[in-house]
Amino acid sequence: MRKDGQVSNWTAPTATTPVHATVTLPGSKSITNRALIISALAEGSSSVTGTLRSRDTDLMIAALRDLGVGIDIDADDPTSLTVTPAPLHAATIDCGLAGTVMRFVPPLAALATGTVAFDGDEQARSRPLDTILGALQTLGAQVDGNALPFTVTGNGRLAGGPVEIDASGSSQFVSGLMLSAAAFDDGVTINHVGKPVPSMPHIDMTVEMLQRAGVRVDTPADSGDADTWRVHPGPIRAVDWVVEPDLSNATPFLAAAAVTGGEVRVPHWPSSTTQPGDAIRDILTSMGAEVTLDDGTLVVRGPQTVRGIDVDLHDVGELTPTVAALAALADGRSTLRGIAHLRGHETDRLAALVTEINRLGGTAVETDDGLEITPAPLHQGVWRAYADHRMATAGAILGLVVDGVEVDDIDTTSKTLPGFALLWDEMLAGTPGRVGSSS
Ligand SMILES: O=C(O)C1=C[C@@H](OP(=O)(O)O)[C@@H](O)[C@H](O)C1
Ligand SMILES: C=C(OP(=O)(O)O)C(=O)O
Repeated sequence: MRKDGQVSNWTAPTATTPVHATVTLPGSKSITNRALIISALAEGSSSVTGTLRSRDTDLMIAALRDLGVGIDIDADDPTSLTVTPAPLHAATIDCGLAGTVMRFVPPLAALATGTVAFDGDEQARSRPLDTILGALQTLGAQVDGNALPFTVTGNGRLAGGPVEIDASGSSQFVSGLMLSAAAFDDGVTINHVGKPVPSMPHIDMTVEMLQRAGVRVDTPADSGDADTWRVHPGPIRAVDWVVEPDLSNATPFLAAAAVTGGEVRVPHWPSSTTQPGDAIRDILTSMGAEVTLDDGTLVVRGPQTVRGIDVDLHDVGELTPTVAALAALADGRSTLRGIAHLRGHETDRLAALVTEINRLGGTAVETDDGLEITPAPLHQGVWRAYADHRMATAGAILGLVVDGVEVDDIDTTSKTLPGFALLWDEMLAGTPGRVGSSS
């Protein structure tokens, strides 16, 4: 964004030689925003280190502060936070375009005394929320509205209990209810009814983090019922959270190695994780890259030409823009399945990817639940980001090998990765890139 508020196109740099770089990524959005919510309800102060500082996480920090939670930011290290719980009160919350803010904060707000008003970006007003807002009403909250803007009015406590929802539109409905449920009088028992819930690793992340904070959670594996999660009421322990690097944000950089036949290394790759970004290892291997994890560093070496892929991305939908960009540069047809719910992401990602790939001369077709992409020679043109950080980075990947790709709003990457353009330039220059911190 320019100083006068106008957005100017960013000419994606082309790679004149294979990319060789080490790229260190800042913390995970999903882990950061979960750690913040859980810490806000804990028995004492928690620390969060390696925090992602970006639009989505700064909106979460602002929301919690406005509700009364104390959040101190280390003056020497803005990624180190101390979160101190306090009684929650009336507030006005800006959700921006962040799914984690619009779905994780309302259940917490139901525990406040007073009215909490939520709004967000124009584009956020069409993201699905009725499932979680309806569930909160069932659990005893007073909610006015079923999409942004809406209000939640509470008296300092919430009954909780059993609730039936259709979470096929977003795993965040399940995660959002679970994150605050230990503080509800009766906890929560969520029974999902409908098509399969997407992004299950993100629900596993919620469960694992709650359990680390001493919360008793029964998962479908515990109960033998595939679609039921139970969070028992009880105290939430303060935890010293250390946030892993954001593996989904690593994927465009790893894709750069794949499409240029180069080598990209990402240090601090966790040996075990609930982050869906870890799935990029198998995806890139299937597309012909050589992928190794050596001593905590992920190394991707690109093939001569990327292979087309037939893949179900239901569990890892947020990787779709990266995989679609790779597919548009592959040597054969690709089918991406299981991602109908992406129509409710930052933008309708299926429509956006089809429109933008085809505008550059590609052949992408939307199916009921995904995309079919048949390689075709691509040419210069404007790639529109639709305020979607991952659309912007997909354009950057294509621009590595297609001359004259201009991304209309590269700064939208600040949703989860401020400084993306600089880090991308550093990657191309082969200098060890570092934005934020995740060491
Ligand atoms: O809980 C989370 O942190 C997220 C869950 C997923 O949402 P959906 O289940 O709506 O895809 C994912 O796409 C999003 O980027 C982050
Ligand atoms: C879907 C995404 O974000 P959100 O948390 O806003 O849903 C994403 O980051 O790909």
